[in-house]
Amino acid sequence: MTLSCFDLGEQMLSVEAAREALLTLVPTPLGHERVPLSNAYGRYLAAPIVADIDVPAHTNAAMDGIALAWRDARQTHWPVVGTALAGHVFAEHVPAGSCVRITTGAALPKGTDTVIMREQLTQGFDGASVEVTHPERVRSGQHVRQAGEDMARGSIPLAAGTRLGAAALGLAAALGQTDVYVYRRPTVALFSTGDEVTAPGEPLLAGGVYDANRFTLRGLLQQAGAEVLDLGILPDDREVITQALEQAMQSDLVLTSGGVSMGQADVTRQALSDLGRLAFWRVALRPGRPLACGWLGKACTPFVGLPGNPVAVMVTFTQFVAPLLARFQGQSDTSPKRLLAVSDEALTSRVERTDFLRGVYYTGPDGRLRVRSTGAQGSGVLTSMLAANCLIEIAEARDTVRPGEVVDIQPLIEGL
Ligand SMILES: Nc1nc2c(c(=O)[nH]1)N[C@H]1C(S)=C(S)[C@@H](COP(=O)(O)OP(=O)(O)OC[C@H]3O[C@@H](n4cnc5c(N)ncnc54)[C@H](O)[C@@H]3O)O[C@H]1N2
Ligand code: MOO
Repeated sequence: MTLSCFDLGEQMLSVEAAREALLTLVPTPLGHERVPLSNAYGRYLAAPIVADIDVPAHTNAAMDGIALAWRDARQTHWPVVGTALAGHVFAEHVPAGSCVRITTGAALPKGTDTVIMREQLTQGFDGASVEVTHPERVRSGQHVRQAGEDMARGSIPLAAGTRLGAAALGLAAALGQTDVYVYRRPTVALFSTGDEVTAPGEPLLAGGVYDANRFTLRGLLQQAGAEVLDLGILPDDREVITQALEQAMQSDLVLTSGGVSMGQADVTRQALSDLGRLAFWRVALRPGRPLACGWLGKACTPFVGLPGNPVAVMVTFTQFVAPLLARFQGQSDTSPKRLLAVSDEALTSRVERTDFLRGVYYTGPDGRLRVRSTGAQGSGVLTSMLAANCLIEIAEARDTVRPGEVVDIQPLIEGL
């Protein structure tokens, strides 16, 4: 049985338990909508796409040359009875032992079954017959693309839930689709909290810090297919926060950073509790131990409060928020994708805590994946995220990784 947010009290949670409990905040995917294929990049299919034609639609030539009606493997001279061009069907039947000139993509005329490239013909291509240089090398049926060999009519090349990347868009277009059913994009209300947090462009307050988190989160949210409602920076003021939350909870998810650790959270905590139900957790991970979760308003809008430290924000987003956004968009497998890599160096952690170090993975001289850390790992050191192409995940059961030992990595999306 999966526990909900509120069954977990003050205990220290494992990353996996926290991830599972958070997913209960999104019991079903969002509704779906029909969008033009030209606007569908990055969206998730809400219904499968069934092939109602064969692709290719016609058996056709894969090379420019001749298409012949195969008779005898030893035949060297082939009479030419016409020309088949792409987009122009050659309607006549080609008698056995003769051929037509053909271009790549042209439908194979009736009677023909084999294509020979123009480069392998010795005599004038435009004459009444052609000569094949090496007839013994010709295989019956070569250089022919069969109707339906890519997608057969009636098959389901794109299942519901597929992300429409470049290949999937091309595939839907190849089937003649103009519109697709996709899950609605989740709208996410976002704000930073803290009296010290200053908007870029404003003079930096004494003891202040510029608001990095709203910008890392905007990027991460866009990457995950969400639409962002940016509510700016909220001071530690119960009334202001309550007002903002009333607006925020019209969204599909409310996401904040800061103000969730001991003693920090009082104002936010009260405002949140006024409007919904919240749990404050300690999760056994570094960075990102404190986390708030729950729901707001009559619609039970999910709420996730990430810790304030900029690296903790990014790490906890990838572990806990990205799965929610994937679930909203119809994904059933929302767990982070992992690879194994050999560590170049000694890495330390603590038993009963999952550490996420920022790492760089690459292919070593022996062809195996290797990984090294990006250096200083403080949870405020945002440059460590910039340098990284993966998170190194040191599982709860381990306290060290020795040089040469294998460790889990979670590749980060390029440009994160
Ligand atoms: N007694 C305890 N103290 C702390 C604990 C704890 O368990 N017990 N946890 C520590 C950990 S771990 C973290 S992470 C932080 C999280 O605290 P909060 O979520 O309350 O975050 P803040 O205190 O508001 O901020 C932490 C840190 O991050 C800076 N910050 C905040 N917002 C932004 C922003 N938008 N852009 C850039 N930087 C931001 C803030 O100035 C602080 O330096 O608590 C520890 N303490
Ligand atoms: O989340 Mo905190 O960043 O572990 O220091």
